[in-house]
Amino acid sequence: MTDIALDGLTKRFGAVTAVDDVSLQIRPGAVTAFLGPNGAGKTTTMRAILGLVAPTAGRALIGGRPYAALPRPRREVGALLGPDGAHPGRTGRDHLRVIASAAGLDRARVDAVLDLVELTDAADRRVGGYSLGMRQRLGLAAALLGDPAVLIADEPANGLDPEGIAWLRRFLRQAADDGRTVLVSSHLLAEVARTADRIVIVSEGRLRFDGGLAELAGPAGPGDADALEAAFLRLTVAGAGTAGVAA
Ligand SMILES: Nc1ncnc2c1ncn2[C@@H]1O[C@H](COP(=O)(O)OP(=O)(O)OP(=O)(O)O)[C@@H](O)[C@H]1O
Repeated sequence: MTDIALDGLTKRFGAVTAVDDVSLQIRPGAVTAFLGPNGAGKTTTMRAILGLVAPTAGRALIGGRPYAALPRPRREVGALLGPDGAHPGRTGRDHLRVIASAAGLDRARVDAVLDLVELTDAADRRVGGYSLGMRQRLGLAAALLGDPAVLIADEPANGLDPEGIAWLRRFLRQAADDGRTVLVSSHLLAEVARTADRIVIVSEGRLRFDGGLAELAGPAGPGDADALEAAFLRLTVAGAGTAGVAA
């Protein structure tokens, strides 16, 4: 079981503090929705977890180690950071085979992950003909090639139609039920929050809320979409306090 721990994580780009002293633990076997408006610091936090951004202060650890110290990173962490860079002239299957062989992973995993993301029927078609939703699924397949304990996805719902978003929610749920630590970002509460076990909200680099959907909605209850949206907006407008941090 591999958790993610942020300990006073801070990242400044010149005068901009993208991530400001964020501490939290992201647990295995659960979907954690990482929410916040554009520019809140979600991508920077995820890149810091993946060792792509050096923290100005604090630490981001996976299973107690920084990414760079993981002995078998692809088997421990899979990430989807944006639309994948698959060559349009390559088939989905070949794209995954290239990654598997470069990473020294078992080629049998290619068929397994194609199945997981329901792309088996399209596996021998060129990626150039894939829809955006299919490309996102191919990216998720690539992330899962190493059968990692941790899955990180940055705005995977971007550009997906409602059917694609429903599929994504089921997929993330299954990944968590399989025991993985799932961290998924979005700037829209409705996209992923309802299937998330835990909600983390950031704004202007600061942690604004860390808790369950029921706590976020308050007395109105998690079924009240307007109450949830109002709470989300209250926590993410400029100058919001940290009173909502529940854990
Ligand atoms: N490489 C960089 N150089 C300078 N500023 C950066 C860099 N990366 C991010 N920032 C700034 O840090 C802040 C946080 O950006 P970040 O991309 O982490 O936010 P986000 O929550 O992922 O937003 P979005 O949903 O728009 O991707 C923004 O003000 C952004 O302009």
